[in-house]
Amino acid sequence: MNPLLEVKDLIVSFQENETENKNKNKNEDKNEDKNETVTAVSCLSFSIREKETLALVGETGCGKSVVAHAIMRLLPPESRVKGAIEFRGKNLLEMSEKEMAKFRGKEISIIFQNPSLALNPVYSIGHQLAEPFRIHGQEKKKEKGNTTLSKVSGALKRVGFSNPHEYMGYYPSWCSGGMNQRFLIAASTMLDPALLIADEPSKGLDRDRVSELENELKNLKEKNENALLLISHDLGFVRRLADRVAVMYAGEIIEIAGPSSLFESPRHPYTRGLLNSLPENGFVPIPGSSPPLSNPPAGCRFHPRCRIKEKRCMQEHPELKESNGSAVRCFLCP
Ligand SMILES: Nc1ncnc2c1ncn2[C@@H]1O[C@H](COP(=O)(O)OP(=O)(O)OP(=O)(O)O)[C@@H](O)[C@H]1O
Ligand code: NI
Repeated sequence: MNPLLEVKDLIVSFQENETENKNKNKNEDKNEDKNETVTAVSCLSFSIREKETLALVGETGCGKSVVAHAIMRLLPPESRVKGAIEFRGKNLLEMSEKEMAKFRGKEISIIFQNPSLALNPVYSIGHQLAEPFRIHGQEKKKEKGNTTLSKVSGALKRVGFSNPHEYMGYYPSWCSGGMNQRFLIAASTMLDPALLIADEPSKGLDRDRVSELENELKNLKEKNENALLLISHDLGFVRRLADRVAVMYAGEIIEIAGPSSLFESPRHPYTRGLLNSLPENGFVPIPGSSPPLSNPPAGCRFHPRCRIKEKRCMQEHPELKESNGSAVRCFLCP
């Protein structure tokens, strides 16, 4: 079966300007280059099948949100993007802004990290939930109002609001973070996109809300049969929801595997380190920190923190090697 989304050799870099650099390096090396290129994502390739949930995990700053924003074509103008992002065989990176606007929300949709920033405080929930219909002009004139209303109310019911008409008149500031999160999920899934991207959907929610969210995402998947790109720090959440997990380190994928093999028998030393740093595994942190993306180390990017490294790891850059549906970027992994 052809993949729904195929990311091929994606490279995203940012040119950091002089003033930003000066501020950043104020207390550091003053002689550093004035213009730095930060390569947030390096030669990244992965695919998502129809209806599949692929999770993207890795430490903060490894490039997860940049990947999500590249797929949505929402990166800032100072970014440079290379490679291809094919959705049903069509390269999103080659589409005009007008064509892309037709895709957003309808074919591919995103739930942003921060619900209070993603919702507009001056419009009611009902108005904002009807937005996708207005943008995509899906309403036939005759049936306009009513159909939209019933679709909005259906979407609210789906995310657990039993009396949706009441909530349509609410404003975001009247609601809790958890409620706003559910409104956003309803808005993002209103047009039944084939691919839903959820960037840290559980961030900032308490434990009850996280399990509610987990159920909602599960339900959505079952009902709508959409594919999901799930970005999360919450590995428990990932383990329960994902069909496959891709682990990123310093802008690269270093391991891809099914959740049971990844969590039970991780292969890459970084994946093992990530799992050992979980509270239930004894909170053992990985020594050191991620390398600067403006100047990553030669050889394997993880070698400065790796306990099993050999000479070769410091000199050669390992490829992501695939076998039996999983893949690992390491010379020494089993
Ligand atoms: N507009 C930008 N200009 C310059 N650098 C950027 C820009 N956006 C992202 N970056 C850099 O790209 C790198 C990856 O950022 P990204 O937000 O994708 O990380 P992340 O994996 O999503 O982290 P987190 O888990 O904290 O959300 C970071 O080093 C960040 O500084
Ligand atoms: Ni992020």
